[in-house]
Amino acid sequence: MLKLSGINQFYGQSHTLWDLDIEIAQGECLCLMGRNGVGKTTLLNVLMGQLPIKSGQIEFDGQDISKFSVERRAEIGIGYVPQGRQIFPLLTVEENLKIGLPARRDGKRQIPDQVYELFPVLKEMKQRRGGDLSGGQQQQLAIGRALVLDPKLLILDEPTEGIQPNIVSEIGDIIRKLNRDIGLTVLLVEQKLPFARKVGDRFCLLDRGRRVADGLMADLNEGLIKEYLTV
Ligand SMILES: Nc1ncnc2c1ncn2[C@@H]1O[C@H](COP(=O)(O)OP(=O)(O)OP(=O)(O)O)[C@@H](O)[C@H]1O
Repeated sequence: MLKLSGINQFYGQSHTLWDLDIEIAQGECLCLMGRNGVGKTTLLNVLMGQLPIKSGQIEFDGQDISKFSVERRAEIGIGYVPQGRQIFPLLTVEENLKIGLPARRDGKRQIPDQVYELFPVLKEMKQRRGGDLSGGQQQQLAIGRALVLDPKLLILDEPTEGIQPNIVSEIGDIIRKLNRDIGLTVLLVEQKLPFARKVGDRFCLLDRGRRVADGLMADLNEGLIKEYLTV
């Protein structure tokens, strides 16, 4: 479904992503992992069209989307839950959710019931300001906002960062449900190993902007963890 080939990216003179080849099959959940600063968020920004690439190709559903705008990538079915959630604190929960609607392919302009079914707290707090929600509720809102556009691929950047353990587990259950029951393909950046193991089918490890290992989550062994993940 998604295929990155030979991606190179620079911040000015600084070569940050090196010849990256990464593939995600329809229906799977891939965890992109690696220590701080290895280029995970940069890669997601490249995927979303928020950063230009120097060379390489991004293919989505058999189409080269490397030159597509941010808006066009949302329209073709890539949903993004950014690091830090980036919800609008002064807008209500409902207004935050509605922001995704114009990008829907089917022209529907109503928040799908599914979003409120997955996150009942968002329904209860529909009229509250985004900024009044707890961290966990804001994360649910950020995921809900990405789902509003009915994506085929959901990309999440560290969805558990700064969130209470009981909510982390709830968010894990929801990502699993979206992936395994609803069939959404998921690309997840995650540092927490138990969470990655719970939701991921496969892992891809980055180190200094390069892909250094990948495989089934069950094969993420102590040697790899020590070499590329432990700080
Ligand atoms: N806007 C920017 N301008 C210049 N360099 C940047 C910029 N953003 C990130 N970098 C650098 O690019 C490298 C990769 O950063 P990136 O944020 O992608 O890593 P990461 O793996 O997502 O780390 P983290 O887990 O801390 O978010 C780092 O060396 C970082 O300092």
